[in-house]
Amino acid sequence: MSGYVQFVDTAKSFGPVDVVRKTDLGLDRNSLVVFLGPSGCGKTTLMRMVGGLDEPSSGSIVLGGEKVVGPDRRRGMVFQSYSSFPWLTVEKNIAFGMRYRKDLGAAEKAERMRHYLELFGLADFAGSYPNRISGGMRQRVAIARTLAAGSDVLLMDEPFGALDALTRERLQVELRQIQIREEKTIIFVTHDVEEAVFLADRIILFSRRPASVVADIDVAAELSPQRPLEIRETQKFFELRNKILHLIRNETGVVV
Ligand SMILES: Nc1ncnc2c1ncn2[C@@H]1O[C@H](COP(=O)(O)OP(=O)(O)OP(=O)(O)O)[C@@H](O)[C@H]1O
Repeated sequence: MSGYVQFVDTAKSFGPVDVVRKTDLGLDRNSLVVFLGPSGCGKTTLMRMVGGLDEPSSGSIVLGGEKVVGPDRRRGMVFQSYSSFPWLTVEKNIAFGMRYRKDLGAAEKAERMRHYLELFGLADFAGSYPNRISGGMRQRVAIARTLAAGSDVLLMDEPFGALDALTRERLQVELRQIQIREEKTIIFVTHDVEEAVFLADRIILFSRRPASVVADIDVAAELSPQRPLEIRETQKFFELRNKILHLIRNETGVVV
């Protein structure tokens, strides 16, 4: 097995409850991989193990050839909510991400700040507090902070789950563009099939708990890396979506 992120015989249980069955999986660098699966199947647990926040009960996680033993800034996590710090302005939130970057001087930090404020359309809101900006903007702040920290792996746990449909769509387009532009490795958890197909280079479909891989779908073989919104109306998109819905019904026993 090869890959930038590797699950090596990784399994997890909490006491008597098996949450993740022995998993072997290699994920490529600079790709966006979606973990799709029924609610409560163990997706968050898989992500937390990559983030170093939970330890596998057996096996290991390897990142860039090194075993993961705890959290560090190379892996940044973005959650559904509470992802930006409410007591800090937008600018300070992003600066917070860089506080341990001893390798960057003040001028470089200022340049990175400018870059990410621009990239995420936040320049006019640099001095605003999170409760004064929209939910979509708050999630942009959280992603910007993680990127400014220098994370090259982004672990995103239903980051758009609490957003309205239009904002969610816009952030999906932006995330895809940012992934290509900034060359990041992203693991994105969702149970929304359309979101999965739109974003993914590859979809790993998990069973009900204890999570095990039931399908590995190469979306990049079907859809180009650039994903304009209109791609959702193409026949290829529909076919992929239907194929996955079918797999979910047949392989996971979940009615969607
Ligand atoms: N720290 C813990 N202690 C005990 N059980 C836990 C712990 N963390 C998770 N679990 C259990 O593990 C199972 C999987 O949880 P997890 O959050 O990984 O699932 P998920 O697929 O991300 O769910 P959802 O899609 O609903 O967010 C659940 O049954 C949960 O109750």
